[in-house]
Amino acid sequence: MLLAVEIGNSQITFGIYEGCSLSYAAHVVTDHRLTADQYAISLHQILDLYHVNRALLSGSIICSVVPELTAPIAEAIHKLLGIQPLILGPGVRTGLNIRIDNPAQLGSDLVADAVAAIAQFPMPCLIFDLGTATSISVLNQTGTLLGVSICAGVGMMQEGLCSRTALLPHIDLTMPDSPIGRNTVQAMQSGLLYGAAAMIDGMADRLTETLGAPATLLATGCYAQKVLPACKRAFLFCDHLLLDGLRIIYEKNKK
Ligand SMILES: Nc1ncnc2c1ncn2[C@@H]1O[C@H](COP(=O)(O)OP(=O)(O)O)[C@@H](O)[C@H]1O
Ligand SMILES: CC(C)(COP(=O)(O)O)[C@@H](O)C(=O)NCCC(=O)O
Ligand SMILES: [K+]
Repeated sequence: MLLAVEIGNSQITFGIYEGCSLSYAAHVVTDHRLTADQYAISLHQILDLYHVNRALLSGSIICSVVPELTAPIAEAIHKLLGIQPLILGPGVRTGLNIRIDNPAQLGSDLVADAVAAIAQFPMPCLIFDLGTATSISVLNQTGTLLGVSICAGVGMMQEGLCSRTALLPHIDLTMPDSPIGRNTVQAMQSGLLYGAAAMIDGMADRLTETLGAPATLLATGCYAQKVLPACKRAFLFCDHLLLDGLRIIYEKNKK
């Protein structure tokens, strides 16, 4: 069994793979203050919660976009499981051709997303990752990563609206009946959800136009399911694209 770990800016996801299939994915909040011991306790509790036999875990891979947490979480895994996790970064075999100014700068979450997309879907492909940030990765016909577009995530916009205004409240992020809000809550829901949907529809148009070919449209990340119902284009929702990419990369690097 494999432990695949995604350290995102908001959440850390622990995924357990048995062969090619994901058995569990558990989430904890990303907290820069926590120590290796505290993350070891969280992981210990998660493995207990899902009745995972620790002795059967034979490998681990980490993808992190929060550099200060990479070492503490690697240490937590080592303490608990006696496994030295593979850390996705420059030098790790991914098979991905990256054609950007400085490939080492590319977020390793985007590398894992791209590797999974290439293994599972026809190219060219656009990957919309709606997490803390909304990132869009562009893969051409041969699966080369040509570049990325990054903008504020849905949660960031929601926090921004709330914290930078006097009258806008905290709201539940659910789809309003209509994009024309008839009260403050509906107006914010419209702006956040129809707004994000229009952005990703519009970017899908512009990026496929720039590519010069129709592309597979994939969506992942925790806001994808909230936004996709308001989209006009058909996106394929891939819940665990990033974890699948980690599993594939781990296999490629196994001695
Ligand atoms: N089920 C959920 N419903 C609504 N928001 C969520 C849910 N799960 C996570 N979030 C929020 O989504 C944001 C990003 O989550 P995630 O996709 O894990 O991105 P990241 O990889 O950047 O951590 C965070 O603000 C988190 O609090
Ligand atoms: C764009 C991101 C902030 C997305 O992070 P996330 O929303 O998954 O937490 C992350 O991929 C990142 O920090 N990338 C580094 C810059 C780059 O990819 O060019
Ligand atoms: K993202």
